[in-house]
Amino acid sequence: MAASSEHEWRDWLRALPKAELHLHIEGTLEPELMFELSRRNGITLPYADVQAVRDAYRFTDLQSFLDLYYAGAGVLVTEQDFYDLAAAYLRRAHADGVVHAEIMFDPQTHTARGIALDTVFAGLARALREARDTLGMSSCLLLSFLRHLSEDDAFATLEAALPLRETYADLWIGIGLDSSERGNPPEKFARIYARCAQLGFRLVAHAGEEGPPEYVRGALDTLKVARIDHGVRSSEDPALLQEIIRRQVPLTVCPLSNLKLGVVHDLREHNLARLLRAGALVTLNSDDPAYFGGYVLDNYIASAEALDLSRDELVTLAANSLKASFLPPAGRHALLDRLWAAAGRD
Ligand SMILES: Nc1ncnc2[nH]cnc12
Ligand SMILES: [Zn+2]
Repeated sequence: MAASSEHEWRDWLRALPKAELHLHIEGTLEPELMFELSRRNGITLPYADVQAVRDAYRFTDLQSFLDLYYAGAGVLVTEQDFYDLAAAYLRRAHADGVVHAEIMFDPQTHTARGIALDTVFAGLARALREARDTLGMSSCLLLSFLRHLSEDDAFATLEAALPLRETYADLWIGIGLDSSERGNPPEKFARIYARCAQLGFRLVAHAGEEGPPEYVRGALDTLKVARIDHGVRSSEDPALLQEIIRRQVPLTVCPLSNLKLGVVHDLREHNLARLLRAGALVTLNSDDPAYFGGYVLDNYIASAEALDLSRDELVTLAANSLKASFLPPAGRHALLDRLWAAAGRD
């Protein structure tokens, strides 16, 4: 592709209004901010400089990443830290054409270090509300439980968070399940998902990233989630995949994450194009962009290049992200209209 048309193509892709639905705010901690916060909070990092942090980001699997990700989050202490983290992400996502973001956060990572839950909520909420007012960008929060911990720990976290629900009612709309997937099946969290459903929360869960298709089945049937985070291993079970397509269960796929964590060894082998072409409601997301070397637009571009996605398919991916969001119907339709206009389809 000639340089100017390459530019034109990227600008076109950037201008498509899109939603980001699979994003861990702790995974947006860039090494520069990690160092700034470590200085601010008097925390010593086991790295000499920013480059040494980046050099450490050579992961072999999910757990090798999670070990660094939880250690990195240790520099987040004050309300201002959580604000700075989220504000930086929202600015960056806005520049990629993200008009709506559904952001996961891991409270147990912070409360285990003695950080008050309200410190986390307050800092994130200030950034999200500011992005709404200054960037015109909507966003919301999904409180994610850590699946390597017990269901009782998740219940204790929920109980501690519920008194804050009213204060953050405009933002905290749902719950998720993340961390080490293998050996921690969805069924371990059946009771807390039932409770959260009763409470009116939207439900999502990671499944079928490293774990088998049975975990996707468990997330759908036992946890009754509305979306599957990742879900790429669903294709190993044809009946499951047919159901996902028939019911249009959204899959929040994260191609660069899958590459960095060895879920796929080459993006050209990623099944997202096959899933999309088979009729699955695939969306593209960045997961933990500071660790995986790319924000949402990078994920679109890398996937398009590796898998020869057409412009129509890229528009479908952006449309899927809006359709799969938890936005109220009127807001979703308004953004879809903006997308059709940007794509020249109005
Ligand atoms: N990709 C991922 N899978 C599971 N847990 C996570 N926490 C942050 N990123 C994650
Ligand atoms: Zn994730």
